Amino acid sequence: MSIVIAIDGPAGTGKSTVARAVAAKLGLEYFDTGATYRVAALHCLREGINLNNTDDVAAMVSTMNVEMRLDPANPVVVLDDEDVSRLLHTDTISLIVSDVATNLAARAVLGDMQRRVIAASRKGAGIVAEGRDITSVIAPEAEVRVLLTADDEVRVARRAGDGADPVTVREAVLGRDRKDATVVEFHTAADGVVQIDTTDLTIDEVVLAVVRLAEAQLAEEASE
Ligand SMILES: Nc1ncnc2c1ncn2[C@@H]1O[C@H](COP(=O)(O)OP(=O)(O)OP(=O)(O)O)[C@@H](O)[C@H]1O
Ligand SMILES: Nc1ccn([C@H]2C[C@H](O)[C@@H](COP(=O)(O)O)O2)c(=O)n1
Repeated sequence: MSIVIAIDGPAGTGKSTVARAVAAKLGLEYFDTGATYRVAALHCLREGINLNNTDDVAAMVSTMNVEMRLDPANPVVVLDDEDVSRLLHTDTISLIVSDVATNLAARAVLGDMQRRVIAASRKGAGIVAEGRDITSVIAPEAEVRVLLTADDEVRVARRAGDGADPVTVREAVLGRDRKDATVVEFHTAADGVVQIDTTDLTIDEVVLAVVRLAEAQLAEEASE
């Protein structure tokens, strides 16, 4: 019996933090689908591709050589045999990644990759996959589907707490959301998706809420 837990939400709602912790607690793989967009942006940058040229970006994305390692204790993104995980959350990548995420041809390529990763996890215990369109487009069949939300200012403050420049942070959170929301809905829960407003919750409280949803689902399946 495997389980897929899909978690979506705007930037800074805690998706990565919560998804990793839930995966570790339940012995599942962890899949940061945002990292597929980030590594695609890095690859295009390195190859000198103009991110406004949608055809060139899509072609570059469809031939890039990426491996996602899904251990929640140590998730790694490998590009052409190089561990690039630490390069994916720089301001440079955060400020350009939406150019890839709003490229519909690139989304189709990366979406196929994401579906393959999630399908492969079904051979094992399962996976926690987080992003923007996992509950609605990539894995609408997931056993547990959650939308995390939080007030805008709280999300900006969380990111500023990581030590970055305030203007850049605001753009990398709210500005990026505005661009990303032109191609995918991640502010409103689709039918059957459980919304958790994390504004006044601790990380542990959010993790517990998702673990409870998963345990309820596993118990229901076991009793069938
Ligand atoms: N419930 C919470 N309370 C306080 N801080 C939180 C909470 N959830 C997450 N954080 C903190 O907010 C910051 C952003 O969290 P995280 O990276 O998990 O968000 P995200 O939704 O994955 O963002 P992005 O989509 O930009 O990758 C981190 O510093 C994290 O520790
Ligand atoms: N399923 C997804 C995952 C991510 N994105 C976009 C949105 C972000 O701008 C970018 C990086 O995501 P993050 O690492 O900040 O979660 O990728 C998307 O459109 N769909």
